[in-house]
Amino acid sequence: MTNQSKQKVHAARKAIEYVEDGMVLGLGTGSTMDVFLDLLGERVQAGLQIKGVPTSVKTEQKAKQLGIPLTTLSDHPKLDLAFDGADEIDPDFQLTKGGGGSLLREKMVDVTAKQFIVVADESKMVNQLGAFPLPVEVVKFGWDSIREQLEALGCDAVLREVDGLPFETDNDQFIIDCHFHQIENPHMLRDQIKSIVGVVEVGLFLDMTDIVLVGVDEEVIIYEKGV
Ligand SMILES: O=C(CO)[C@H](O)[C@H](O)COP(=O)(O)O
Repeated sequence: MTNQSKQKVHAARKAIEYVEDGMVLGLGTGSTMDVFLDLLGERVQAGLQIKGVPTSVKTEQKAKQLGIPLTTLSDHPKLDLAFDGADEIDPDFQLTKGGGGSLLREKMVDVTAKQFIVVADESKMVNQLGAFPLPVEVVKFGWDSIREQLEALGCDAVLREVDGLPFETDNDQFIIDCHFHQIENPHMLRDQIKSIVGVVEVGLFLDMTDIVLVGVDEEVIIYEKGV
């Protein structure tokens, strides 16, 4: 197991400690969340009573395989906790997400939680957002015109592809990855991107995070908002 994988396991173990009987949880997407789901599945098999709202089809399928009971945002519009990974975390807890392409459902779920807990390995901590290409989910219609409007904001904007074909999200839309390299003002950029007609969501998760659990070698560093 790589050092990064070990850090993900340590952080996911710590995250499980926040879960209590009766809670309704947002279940994030990605390799860190896969570890978390495995641990949560073990706790459910041992009798823990929780329900989860998945942030992607992949997470939904894995949760079902593990016997984790699922529910929907319609039935539970306010979640107790949401757990999710991140691609970048800055010192103000601002995030970029969407490396796995699930940013729309992730944001919809994560924003409804009383507490949003980010679970990550050390590599995700950055001084400034932007080295990781910023994912933007867009409608298919006129995507190239949207890409050009994104480039006018000062990035190289690239349609995400898998095996030479456009990547399609769980919502049957495209992702454009925006290479800004440095994001000076995340709030302004979010607003500029969201004002482009045809943009569905942007992977800047701002002012949402309450707790960050970072796996660092054999320990986990806990960062809490306002502490
Ligand atoms: O935003 C995401 C998926 O859309 C993931 O949370 C993010 O890409 C981190 O993934 P990993 O835990 O595999 O590093």
